[in-house]
Amino acid sequence: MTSCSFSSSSLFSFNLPNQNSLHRRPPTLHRHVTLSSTVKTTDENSNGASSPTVKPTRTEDNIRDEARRHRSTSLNPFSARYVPFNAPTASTESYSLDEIVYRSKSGGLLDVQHDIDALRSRDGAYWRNLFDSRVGRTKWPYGSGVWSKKEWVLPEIDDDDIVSAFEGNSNLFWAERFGKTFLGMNDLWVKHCGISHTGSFKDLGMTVLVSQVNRLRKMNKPVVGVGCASTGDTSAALSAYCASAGIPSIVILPANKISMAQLVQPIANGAFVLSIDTDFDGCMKLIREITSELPIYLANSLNSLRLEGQKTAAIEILQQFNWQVPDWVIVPGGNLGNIYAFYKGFKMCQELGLVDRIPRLVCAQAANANPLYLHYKSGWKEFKPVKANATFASAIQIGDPVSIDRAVYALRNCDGIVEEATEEELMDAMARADSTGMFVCPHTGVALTALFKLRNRGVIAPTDRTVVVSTAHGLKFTQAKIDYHSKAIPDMACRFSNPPVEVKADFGAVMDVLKGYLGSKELRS
Ligand SMILES: Cc1ncc(COP(=O)(O)O)c(C=O)c1O
Ligand SMILES: N[C@@H](CCOP(=O)(O)O)C(=O)O
Repeated sequence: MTSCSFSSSSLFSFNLPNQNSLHRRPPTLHRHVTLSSTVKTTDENSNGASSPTVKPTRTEDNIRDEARRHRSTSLNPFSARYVPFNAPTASTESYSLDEIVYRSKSGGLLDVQHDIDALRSRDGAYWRNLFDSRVGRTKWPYGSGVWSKKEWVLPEIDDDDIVSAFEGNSNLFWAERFGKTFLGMNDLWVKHCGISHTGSFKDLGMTVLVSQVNRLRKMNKPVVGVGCASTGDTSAALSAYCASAGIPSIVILPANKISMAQLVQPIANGAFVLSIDTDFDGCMKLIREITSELPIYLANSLNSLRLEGQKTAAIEILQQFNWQVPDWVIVPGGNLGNIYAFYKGFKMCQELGLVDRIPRLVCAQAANANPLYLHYKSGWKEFKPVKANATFASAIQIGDPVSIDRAVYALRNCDGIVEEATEEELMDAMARADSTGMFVCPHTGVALTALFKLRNRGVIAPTDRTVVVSTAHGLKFTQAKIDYHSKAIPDMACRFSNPPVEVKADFGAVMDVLKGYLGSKELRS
């Protein structure tokens, strides 16, 4: 299977660095020189308003210093706080984002609630123009796809506290050949969230969470480190952002259940890595207990801060379509934070007048780890966690998702659908996508399988504008691809495998093989 083969003993034989020896970011990182002569231009203050400024003849500030110099002195009208998720309107329970709180008084989930009236004081056109004006710049912190929407994410954080790798602004790829060849579709797109700093969509949420931790530590709040349970991608993102800010990170991984590429990421980034003989759900239970006992901040998506960053991928999709709304967005689901994040991003754009409707969402699960699918099929009757079995889509091998309530809310409010993919279906879908020039992860294979099924049933029409969210980079899952293409998977036909042909180092032998290939049916079709 895709699982890593680092045994626990070899894992622990790594000499993990002393957390105190982590280096802080050099103050002049991103140094750049502005050579413009006295050009009159428009510049933004931190509230997003445009004001004319005169650029100095030459500065040697780094982009952080430059942002500091341009800092607005006017009052920031925007704010956000934690409230119980889906609380009755009469509820008065709320918490400052500077508090360390993950659950409501009743033990339910929290949500970040923005002062929607303040945001509404600007119209949809204002927000569209503001967000569009920030794309493709290096201006701190707006060069990030997440922080280019700062007013909707963490409006009150000081730009100086932000820890960012200029994540987001990921490619929305027109899957022309895949759509036409396999699905008869002409308007199929893949949002490549895995083409990112640590290779998955988790960067979008982690920049927000680690930035807030950075702020809390500067406020002397009791946070000695940040911890997560992970199937690989969350730990990779957490450890990278923490390392960049000099904050200790602690990651809890299910032993032998994540890919080697994912495992090496937190190790390389200096995290304190615990490999535990359990599954992800077991790790999640442990980290919740640990973070309630020790001053370690919880970085999983149970923490609603993460979703504020992840929702920007939805806003980006609208922006990339010039603020036109696709018909369908298909998202692979595991712990189920992301499906809600997409819903929230689309819904905010509708509520604030950037668009007039939202797409229908599809959440796609591996059949081996399908608690949401079973819940959907039962007509949303009582939810039952499952024991998740091994799947090539190893990052979604989750049986007891923490964001189940968020996911159900999102899907019910957008006329959403849940689909599932068997191991063979998801691997075939991944291989077919790759054969058209992509290099997707098995989780994207799950989402593509959902698309195949919904097209075959006529639910998604050939002309529907459809976006499949690709959640991680295929390079993190090369072992799964190797197993498939070498037909090394028991009980799987691997119909689209393309194994290398072994030939002697002999001109005649190579020519024979090449002539056979050039005359083959596949090449002529
Ligand atoms: C690559 C990948 N795809 C999809 C998911 C599912 O996202 P979520 O847990 O938010 O449902 C995860 C993590 O769970 C992931 O790492
Ligand atoms: N796939 C995730 C699982 C944990 O999800 P999270 O969004 O709650 O952190 C991972 O990569 O660890």
